Amino acid sequence: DDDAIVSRFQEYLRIDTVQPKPDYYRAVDFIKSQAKSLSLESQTIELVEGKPLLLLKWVGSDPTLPAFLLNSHTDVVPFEESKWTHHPLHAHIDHHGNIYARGSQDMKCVGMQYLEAIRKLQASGFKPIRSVYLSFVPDEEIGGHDGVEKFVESQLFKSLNIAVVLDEGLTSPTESYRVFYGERSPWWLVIKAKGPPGHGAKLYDNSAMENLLKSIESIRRFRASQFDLLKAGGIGEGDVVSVNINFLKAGTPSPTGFVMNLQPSEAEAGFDIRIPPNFDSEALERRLVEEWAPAARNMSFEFKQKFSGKQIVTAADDSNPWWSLLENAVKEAGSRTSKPEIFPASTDARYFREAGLLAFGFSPISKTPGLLHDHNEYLGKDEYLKGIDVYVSIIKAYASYESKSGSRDEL
Ligand code: MET
Ligand SMILES: [Zn+2]
Ligand SMILES: [Zn+2]
Repeated sequence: DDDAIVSRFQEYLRIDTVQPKPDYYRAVDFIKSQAKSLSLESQTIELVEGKPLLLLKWVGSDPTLPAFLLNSHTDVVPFEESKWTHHPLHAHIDHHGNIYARGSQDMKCVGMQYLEAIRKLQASGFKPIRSVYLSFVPDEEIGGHDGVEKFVESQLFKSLNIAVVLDEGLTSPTESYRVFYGERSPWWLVIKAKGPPGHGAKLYDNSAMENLLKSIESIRRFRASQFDLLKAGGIGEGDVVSVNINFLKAGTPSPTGFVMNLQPSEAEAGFDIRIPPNFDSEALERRLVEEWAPAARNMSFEFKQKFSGKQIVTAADDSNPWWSLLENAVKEAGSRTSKPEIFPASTDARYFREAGLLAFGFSPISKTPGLLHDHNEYLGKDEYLKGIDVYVSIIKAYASYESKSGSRDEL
């Protein structure tokens, strides 16, 4: 019943899988126990020590058909506990039925909804024709390098014969669900400036701070130009480049703060940049070298993350049977999808797409503000339960689809 379903979700949310020290083994043990109660095949794959990836399988009756994969990551981003109204690991339900927890939207909800949908399908006597895989993967929030990036390269993955993947999406403030057919590439960029130190009262050129600020001004002009395109309307947030300064570091620390009369010899800034699939990222990189971090101005740069794989998008129209099946399945569950979009952030789906699979980003969360990575992330329990029924409909449609075609090469 619904209470038990919600309790299981809360139990998963209470497992501390917060980066940078996620307790992956507890999460895997918990999901494994769920899988056992559903008689799913299960294997734990440890491609990197300490980073288990759990792979489950609901075996279909026709092993010659390509399978589909329901992916979710088990890790969550950190939080500022004092800024939350309820502790982010307590999964408290308030009197509106909202469940507050880190991961309630991103994306422990989806992982558990897959399993609950399978539970319902089994209870109804449904038997899949096509096999259903579920992966519970580590490290998505820190780039997926020891998670899906290595998983898709493994022989095991290649042997699974998967045609299409469902991965995370975003909440929708309206009635209709958002669906994503591609995503922006992440660049986590640090630029550093050096310059001669000097008396705080002296005016001179080429100080580290002045050098860094020149770059920041130029980057901010570019940011504004992209933001203007978005504000002009007609396009989505994933269709322009986003640039945000997320840290600034400079100055000489003192016991009371920072030394005020000393111009620092080093200064740096960190940017989270996201680049849409159709954008000329090589031109942007030239701009970085020439304008944003020119060696001539004593500047250097370093990428903390950079996806340099091919930016592939999945067809989201009638040419792709998986798209039509998804759209119709959501309709049959009594809901709607809005126009497919480019995911503005980044997900593990980029690795699946690069490996030649089709992939959609989808989290069945409507009428809810987007609080991924934010304070007071929550999900209403009715919305969570409704999402399970949406997955019942989707899994049923995908697992019953009998055509042998439907891989990307055939589209
Ligand atoms: C840079 S890897 C992506 C991590 C996370 N999903 C984000 O979009 O920020
Ligand atoms: Zn996520
Ligand atoms: Zn996230």
